[in-house]
Amino acid sequence: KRGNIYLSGAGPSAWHEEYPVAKGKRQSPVDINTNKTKFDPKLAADPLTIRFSDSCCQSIVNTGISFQVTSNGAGCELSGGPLDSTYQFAQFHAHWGAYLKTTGSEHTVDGVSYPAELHLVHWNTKYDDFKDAVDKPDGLAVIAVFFKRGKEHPGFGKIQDLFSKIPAKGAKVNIDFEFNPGLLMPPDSENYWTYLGSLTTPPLYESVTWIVMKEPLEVSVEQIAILRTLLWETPNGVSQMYNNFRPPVPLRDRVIRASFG
Ligand SMILES: NS(=O)(=O)c1cc(F)cc(F)c1
Ligand SMILES: [Zn+2]
Repeated sequence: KRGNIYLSGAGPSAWHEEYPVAKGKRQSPVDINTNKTKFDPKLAADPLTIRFSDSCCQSIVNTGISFQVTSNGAGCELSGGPLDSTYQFAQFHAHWGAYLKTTGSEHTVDGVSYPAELHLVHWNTKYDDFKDAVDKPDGLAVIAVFFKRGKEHPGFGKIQDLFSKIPAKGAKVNIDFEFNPGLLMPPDSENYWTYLGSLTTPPLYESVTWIVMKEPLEVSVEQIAILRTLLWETPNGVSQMYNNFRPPVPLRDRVIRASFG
């Protein structure tokens, strides 16, 4: 019961008991109210530079709360837009909902959820490594990509083909084929929202510059279902992994900026 942060106790609403920062001033995720976002011409003037390489994904692991494709970051860097420094790619994972439910994403847009949300995690190279960066106010930059049901995404399918090899928490396999995470960017990755927030799972460090892509990525309904074939520990034993998302928290005294008008 204890192992599963979403299902032990009251779940996300109880995280503040062990992690008081859960009620902090720059927590994530949030609802993106498009009537209150503010276009920032500076973001358009200094476009985000997202660089990935074919050789940057080493392995995939079952973290017990998601899958995680881990990278040594070689040739995978993020800069520009809201960022004052170069950030290096570390890993990507996702959050998703339950069968026949409309919830699943962490961020919402005008109160609407997507069935799943991908996170591509980068750390600020002004710090020595990810571990040093993870709890600094400018330590991380995470690109969030919404998944929506539509045509199949063969690229993501190649990652999902590995799920059967990582059936339990801690299971890990090498990725021995080329996979460029750039495949997971939506066709138009110019339009995004950005705000200062946090990790969306404990320890909830307020260290993330969020870059939320406006355009979702299409994957098939079967691919959304395959996410739930990953397994995790629950109070009633090992079962399918789903609803591994934190619902939106108050925006407090923040403005979400848009890179588009
Ligand atoms: N879900 S998230 O992207 O905010 C995230 C990223 C990370 F590197 C560690 C975490 F615990 C959580
Ligand atoms: Zn995440």
